[in-house]
Amino acid sequence: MNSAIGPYKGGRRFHPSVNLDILKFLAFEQTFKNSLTSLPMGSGKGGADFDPKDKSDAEIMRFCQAFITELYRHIGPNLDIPAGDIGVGAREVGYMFGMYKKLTNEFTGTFTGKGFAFGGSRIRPEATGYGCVYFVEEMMKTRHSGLEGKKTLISGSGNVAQFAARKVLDLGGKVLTLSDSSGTLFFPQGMTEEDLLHITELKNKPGARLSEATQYLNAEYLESQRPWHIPCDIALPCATQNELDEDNARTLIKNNCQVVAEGANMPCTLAAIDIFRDAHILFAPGKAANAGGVSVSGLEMSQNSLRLNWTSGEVDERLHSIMQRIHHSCIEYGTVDGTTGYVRGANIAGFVKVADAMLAQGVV
Ligand SMILES: NC(=O)C1=CN([C@@H]2O[C@H](COP(=O)(O)OP(=O)(O)OC[C@H]3O[C@@H](n4cnc5c(N)ncnc54)[C@H](OP(=O)(O)O)[C@@H]3O)[C@@H](O)[C@H]2O)C=CC1
Ligand SMILES: O=C(O)CCC(=O)C(=O)O
Repeated sequence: MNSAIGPYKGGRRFHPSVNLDILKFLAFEQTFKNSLTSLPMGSGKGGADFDPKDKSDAEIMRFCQAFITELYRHIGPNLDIPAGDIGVGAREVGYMFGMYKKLTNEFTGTFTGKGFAFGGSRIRPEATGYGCVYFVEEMMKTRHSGLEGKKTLISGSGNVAQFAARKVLDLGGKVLTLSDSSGTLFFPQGMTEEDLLHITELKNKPGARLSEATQYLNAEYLESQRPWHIPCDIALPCATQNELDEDNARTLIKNNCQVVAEGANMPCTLAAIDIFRDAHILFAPGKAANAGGVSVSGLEMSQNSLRLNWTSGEVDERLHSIMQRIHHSCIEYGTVDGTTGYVRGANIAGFVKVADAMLAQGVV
């Protein structure tokens, strides 16, 4: 499938001849913790030092409108495409899209992550979390295993974490934790469907804390702690950058964790990644494991261009096969002497695809 977008971050512009279903070529990570960030497709992350946590809906709307009043000149359906990220979901994208439409008098696919009523794609909210777990499923297959009964630690409780948890439960795994910037909720017996519903309802209220959930959930709240000391089979850091360091990596290995996949962008420090590599843990970097989000954003643009809406089933099927193909590329490029390094595979596959397209187009 040819997409109308460049699939890498850290480049500059729209690149029509590069396929969507490749690995994200992640050159850098968002730099503003606790800020509004958004990622233009085929480009870099942008952000603002505006903390939405203590702001009213009207203040957030006015901020988004002011932001777009300046940014609108530099974005467009064939230029750079902003999307959601930390602190930016359908609400913020809706406000930015509305202002963009007012200023340009155009209804185009300039933003992704839009509401379903005005051009958003089914499964875009789910895509990053689901995609990450589809990737993990493929990793487990290389060890002749699956997610059934596997104890899984998930950090974060936002968009990526919630849908990663949903998919792990669907595939029969046990979700032991979710977390936020104040602490971790630990479900010793594994979270139930009902627990997840309660948490989703709670965390989707602006400013809510996971600590508020302990009264009605069968969980322990671990104040100011991250999840990584809890014994598990699979670890999915899905919150923010640098949330899993070398000590956490050593603890995971000591506790026999087999698979680590980054749902967030760059959540594991470089030192932690080296430790996973030396211990032959299956470790998937975000540029591969969390590429489901940007991929379905690409599918959203395709639907906008076609003036079509695909069903949830159709988008999910495409997402699933994109994640399988990304996994396949990692194996193809990352296997040396029978051992697969997903970091190596993801880097080489992403680089080769972008380099080939650039070379084919000549030095201009
Ligand atoms: N949304 C998407 O489609 C994609 C997201 N990503 C990446 O995934 C990660 C999560 O994004 P997303 O779920 O969309 O964001 P959300 O804003 O929906 O959720 C972020 C979560 O991370 C927690 N968090 C934030 N800062 C910290 C911290 N310092 N320590 C511990 N937890 C923290 C938040 O807790 P609290 O409520 O306390 O703030 C919240 O639970 C980011 O790295 C993002 O770049 C990658 C690909 C696509
Ligand atoms: O939907 C998108 O284009 C961006 C997703 C995202 O935040 C990311 O890939 O880091």
